[in-house]
Amino acid sequence: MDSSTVSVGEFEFQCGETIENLELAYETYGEFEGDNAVLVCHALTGSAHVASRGRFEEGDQAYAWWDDIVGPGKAIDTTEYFVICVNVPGSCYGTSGPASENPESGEPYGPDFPPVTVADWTEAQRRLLDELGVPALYAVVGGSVGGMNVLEWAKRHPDHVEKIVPIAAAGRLDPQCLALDGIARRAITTDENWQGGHYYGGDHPDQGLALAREIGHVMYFSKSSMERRFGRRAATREAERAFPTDPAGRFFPYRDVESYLDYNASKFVERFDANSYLYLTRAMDNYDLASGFESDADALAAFDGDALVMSFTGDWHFTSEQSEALADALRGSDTPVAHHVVDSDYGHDAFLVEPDSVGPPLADFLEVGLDGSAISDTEETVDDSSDFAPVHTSLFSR
Ligand SMILES: CC(=O)SCCNC(=O)CCNC(=O)[C@H](O)C(C)(C)COP(=O)(O)OP(=O)(O)OC[C@H]1O[C@@H](n2cnc3c(N)ncnc32)[C@H](O)[C@@H]1OP(=O)(O)O
Ligand SMILES: N[C@@H](CCO)C(=O)O
Repeated sequence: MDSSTVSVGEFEFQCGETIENLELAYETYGEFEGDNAVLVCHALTGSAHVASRGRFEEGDQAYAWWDDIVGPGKAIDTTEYFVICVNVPGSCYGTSGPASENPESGEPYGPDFPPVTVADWTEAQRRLLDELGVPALYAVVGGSVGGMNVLEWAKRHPDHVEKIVPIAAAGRLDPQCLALDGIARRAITTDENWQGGHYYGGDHPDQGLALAREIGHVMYFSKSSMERRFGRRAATREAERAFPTDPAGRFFPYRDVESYLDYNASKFVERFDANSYLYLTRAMDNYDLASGFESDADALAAFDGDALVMSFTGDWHFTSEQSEALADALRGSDTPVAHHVVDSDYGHDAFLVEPDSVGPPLADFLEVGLDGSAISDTEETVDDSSDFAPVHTSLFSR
């Protein structure tokens, strides 16, 4: 495994602004053999440490965030593939972003960092591949906004990728999630410590960022998984309460679900930068696959590889219906595609915590393509009346 940071020089963002030197933090696993490069795109708060502990202490959610999927003999087998993961511009795990030093001032960029888009992430990844001497990719794989990153590769560099795997993703975010992301950003920018984004060196807007994360974290569960995990139970542990309580609140229980959200939010603010949360949620919210084209199908028309689209029945952040629309767009552009729906009530983060669901179809697709026995396709099972016929993981034993 190689974990490093490379300077790729001047970089012009899609917004037209430029920085004089883009730093990219990346990790690679395995050996490059000319046609076996697999780019893994991280999600909203991920890092380049897809399968390594990196510099993080035990328990940091951004280290080894997919080590059940990436590794020797695993679905993305690092003895077969040359796996690359890059922290995206605008993030805070080593790649240039708002918390990085602005060479002109010697201070952190803060809100002076150029607005970033998913297209910028894709172009930055292309620049890194050039630095690594990787002309083209065998596959691009990613979940959530990382799946949007995958789609942007098929759109912008159709000749540089053979297989795409957008997981728990969509061509664009729906209005309900746009609304919740907007509320999350307001939580940060109304925090008394936000200082217009120039908070570095002083108190950080931790409460605002914690609130923003709590909103996001609810989006990563389903109703049934929260019912199962928390119910209406009073908290069994006094998590570190990140927020003051109103006096009348003493009369009512502090609930398990509040304790869970408060605890994980308090951990999150230790690892993540508030400005980056603003930048990356805006990149996700702004993303529209069809932008510049008549339709998603048109945007994907130049891609002539194969596609495995994966979704989870309990995911309401990026729904199976949205993935079916994506699969339809790929079918409409004559792309060989399968939409594999997983029966899971976990919710959006299922792609992170259910390797037995994600691994088998992904491994098959990379190894043998769409004929893989672990791959199902709604095209073969959905009819006019029924919902999606999800595939039960019990069918797969590897
Ligand atoms: C693709 C990417 O880029 S991923 C980027 C990084 N990943 C993420 O941010 C994903 C966001 N979600 C998470 O981080 C989650 O922790 C996941 C999805 C990784 C796992 O979630 P869960 O299934 O809830 O994991 P788990 O059951 O371990 O609970 C998480 C923590 O909450 C604690 N916890 C659980 N219930 C409660 C509760 N009622 N009160 C207080 N704390 C609680 C657990 O003890 C655990 O603490 P720890 O992290 O110190 O061990
Ligand atoms: N929960 C993951 C996926 C969010 O879309 C993250 O925080 O990156």
